[in-house]
Amino acid sequence: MKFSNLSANYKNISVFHGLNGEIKQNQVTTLLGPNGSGKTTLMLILADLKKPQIGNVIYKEQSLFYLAQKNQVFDYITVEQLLEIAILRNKNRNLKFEETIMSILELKELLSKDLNNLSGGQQQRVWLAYAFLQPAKILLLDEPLTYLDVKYQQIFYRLLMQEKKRGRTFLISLHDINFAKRCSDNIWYLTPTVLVTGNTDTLLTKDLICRYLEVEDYLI
Ligand SMILES: Nc1ncnc2c1ncn2[C@@H]1O[C@H](COP(=O)(O)OP(=O)(O)OP(=O)(O)O)[C@@H](O)[C@H]1O
Repeated sequence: MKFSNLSANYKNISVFHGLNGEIKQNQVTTLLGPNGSGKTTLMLILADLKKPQIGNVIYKEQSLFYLAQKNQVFDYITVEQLLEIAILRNKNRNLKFEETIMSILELKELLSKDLNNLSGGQQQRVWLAYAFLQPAKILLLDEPLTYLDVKYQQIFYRLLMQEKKRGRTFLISLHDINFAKRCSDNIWYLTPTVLVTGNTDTLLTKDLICRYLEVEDYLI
């Protein structure tokens, strides 16, 4: 999946322009950038949920799912009911896979609970399961570590690697550079005028982290 010359505005205020890039198949790409730099906006455009001002995205025939940074359901819904929505989108159910996701994310004891009454981290585990259970080859996950404690961050890492091995492609946005270093094949730094792309070893250097994430010093 490739995109070229992407520009995004909100009410005539530019977020970024002239971005080019490619989501490489069967790899993990991590999008980094300061707060407000436009990571969510770029993901929304790639997921076809927002129109770019200029530019285009070329989709290959691959299904895509976008998991937002903040997810909310206003009505009563149990965890099981929510996950069923994802599961039933699959033409062929894979019971073993469903079982694996539920057990790795330790959701079984939460299935009958109202999603809205769960803690932030519990809700995030449910939403991650919701994403992994979708019949999508490409997953765009916007700040997937939000609310997760150290244990579940590690579990998320394991799931990410497992799903990559099963042939899935990931674009994730993160603020945790150490996690990015561990999980990513590629890094994207988002700036208002250019998307700096490359492999993780080349791009996650102290100098580039300082330049693109606007910090004075960083120990990596
Ligand atoms: N619906 C909207 N209407 C107007 N402005 C918006 C809207 N959504 C985002 N913006 C603005 O666009 C810019 C980019 O926002 P975006 O959420 O894409 O950034 P981000 O990199 O994902 O930020 P963060 O790291 O804080 O999640 C910000 O200045 C934000 O205020």
